[in-house]
Amino acid sequence: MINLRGLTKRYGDKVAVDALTLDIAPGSVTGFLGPNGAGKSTTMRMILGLDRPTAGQALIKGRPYAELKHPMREIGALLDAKAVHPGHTARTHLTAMARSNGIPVSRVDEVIETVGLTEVAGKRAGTFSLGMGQRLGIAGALLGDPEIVMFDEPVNGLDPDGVRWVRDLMRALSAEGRTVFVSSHLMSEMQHTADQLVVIGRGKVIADAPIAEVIATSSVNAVKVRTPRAHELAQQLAVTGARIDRTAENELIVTGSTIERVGEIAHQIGALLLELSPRSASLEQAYMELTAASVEYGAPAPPGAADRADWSDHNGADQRQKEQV
Ligand SMILES: Nc1ncnc2c1ncn2[C@@H]1O[C@H](COP(=O)(O)OP(=O)(O)OP(=O)(O)O)[C@@H](O)[C@H]1O
Repeated sequence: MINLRGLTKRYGDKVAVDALTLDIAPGSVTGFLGPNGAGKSTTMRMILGLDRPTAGQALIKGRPYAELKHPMREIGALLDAKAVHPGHTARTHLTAMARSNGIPVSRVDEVIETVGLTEVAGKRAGTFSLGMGQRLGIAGALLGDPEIVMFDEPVNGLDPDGVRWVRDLMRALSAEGRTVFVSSHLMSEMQHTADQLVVIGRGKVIADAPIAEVIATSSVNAVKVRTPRAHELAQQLAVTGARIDRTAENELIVTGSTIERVGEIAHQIGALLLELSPRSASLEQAYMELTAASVEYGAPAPPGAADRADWSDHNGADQRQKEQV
């Protein structure tokens, strides 16, 4: 468990982290999202005692990092995969870490195997690819067999196999009851990996909820309806202020309404319903809406971007060409 209590960091006039109060629970993967400069890395650095909070506290199992007797056995972190001396081999690097933290050296080969670096354990880290470097960083985080792991952008620069491996590892660690706290820019990746999401913008919490709840807040959640009387139903729905896309002869996608309301209006006009189903927005859409006001360095959205829906329907059907009613 990680608890943040009014955690604040100021750099001069700039408030990088603004009174964050959060509980990051064990047994789940918590995704930490936010635009560039939102304060994610600064928050993680304060949790690890690398930055001193201006106000508030970051607690690991009830204590600040500096008060932990064996910090690496409580919390393991990957913040910067390049923070390894290039002359060290994977094995000598991890052995030095184990020795200076009172961790049995026998753990070194175990974690090397866990992260799939056994064949290159004797090679110098300076010769490692980005992906191998990330794996070595993760091995370091796991060395103390900690209950809490924290990764800052762990899939940065990884190929699809590497991305999948990190995802499976995080899922496995949380299934063992550990606390997994991970920052990422990749919404689609978080949609597959995280159970819980914390979204911050300009240092403040914008959302802190299960992933399904965050997606449900999106205004672009829609209703799909198939009926032979699609044209007539569309006209009736338009009167109620709903927005309708006619995606096929018999098919409508309705936003700005509810599934109950669409069903009720179909009933009123006596339309036979062949399908009435919810279509959720993607996490990416929900995220873009949530953070629109807190993007520091964004370019203006292209015209019509807000209307373009990245629909994920319940049959996994591909997005189809939409024909405006
Ligand atoms: N040492 C520092 N001195 C001054 N300002 C800083 C310092 N470190 C961070 N900041 C500022 O604090 C804010 C938060 O930065 P931080 O790196 O925590 O954001 P982030 O969410 O991790 O961003 P990114 O996704 O780009 O890594 C930014 O505006 C940044 O410029």
